[in-house]
Amino acid sequence: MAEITTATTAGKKKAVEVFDSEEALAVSLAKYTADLSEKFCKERGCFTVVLSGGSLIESLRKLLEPPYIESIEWSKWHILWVDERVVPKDHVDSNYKLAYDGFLAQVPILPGNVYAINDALSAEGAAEDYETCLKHLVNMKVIEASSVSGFPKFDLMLLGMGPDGHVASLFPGHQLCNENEKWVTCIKDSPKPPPERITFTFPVINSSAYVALVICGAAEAVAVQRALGKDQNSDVLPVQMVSPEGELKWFLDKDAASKL
Ligand SMILES: O=C1O[C@H](COP(=O)(O)O)[C@@H](O)[C@H](O)[C@H]1O
Repeated sequence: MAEITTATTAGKKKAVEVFDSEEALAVSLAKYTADLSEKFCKERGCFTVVLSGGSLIESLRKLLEPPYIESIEWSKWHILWVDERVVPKDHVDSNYKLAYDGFLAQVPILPGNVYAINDALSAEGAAEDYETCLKHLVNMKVIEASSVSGFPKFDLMLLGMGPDGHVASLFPGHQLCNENEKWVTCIKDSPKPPPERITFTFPVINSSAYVALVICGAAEAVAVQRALGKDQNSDVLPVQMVSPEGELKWFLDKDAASKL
């Protein structure tokens, strides 16, 4: 049985849902994503979905089954990545490869609507190139622009979190957490390998219409406690900086929520 807490602070909606198992979480995440797909396809004629790497992809598996595999308007989906490792697309560390093998290869999303980074470029070049790609999609009105921030406003951003509280490739204490002009930037000293990555910045993450933070496992429990429990620590974790214009929903399994 899932336990749900909702709150509205400063006009922002936040919900936290704790599931008995990762399986139950995956079922709920599929319905949540399918409902948003229906809403945005109806309202905008398309649905922009931003993926993370890591364990998130496995948690999307229920979308590959009935009823969603038949009912979702896959041809209206546009897929981007909140972060990517600067490695070839067929490399074991590639977030594109992870998503392709585990999800994209099994759904009829149009290949032209899948925006992978250019893996022939340096980290700086790939970040600039991806930002140019986002600007083009905003001009084409595939991605909305936020009337509040001017940054791109994605329909749904699906974020994971590492045990250290990092989201995307924004790591605790790293100066990139404070980047407030660029849309996409690069990191060359990632504490988690591989060291070179590109990542959306917080202004882009926080301009989203919907953000789902999908977190499973006991290894994440301390960071979840710091973010959602009564925390005395004054250092702010990246996950605590996620505060979208629209709605934020935490999907936690009971192990990740075990210290709450
Ligand atoms: O390196 C990364 O890690 C995070 C968290 O991954 P997880 O396996 O602990 O869920 C992921 O969200 C990010 O996209 C990835 O590049």
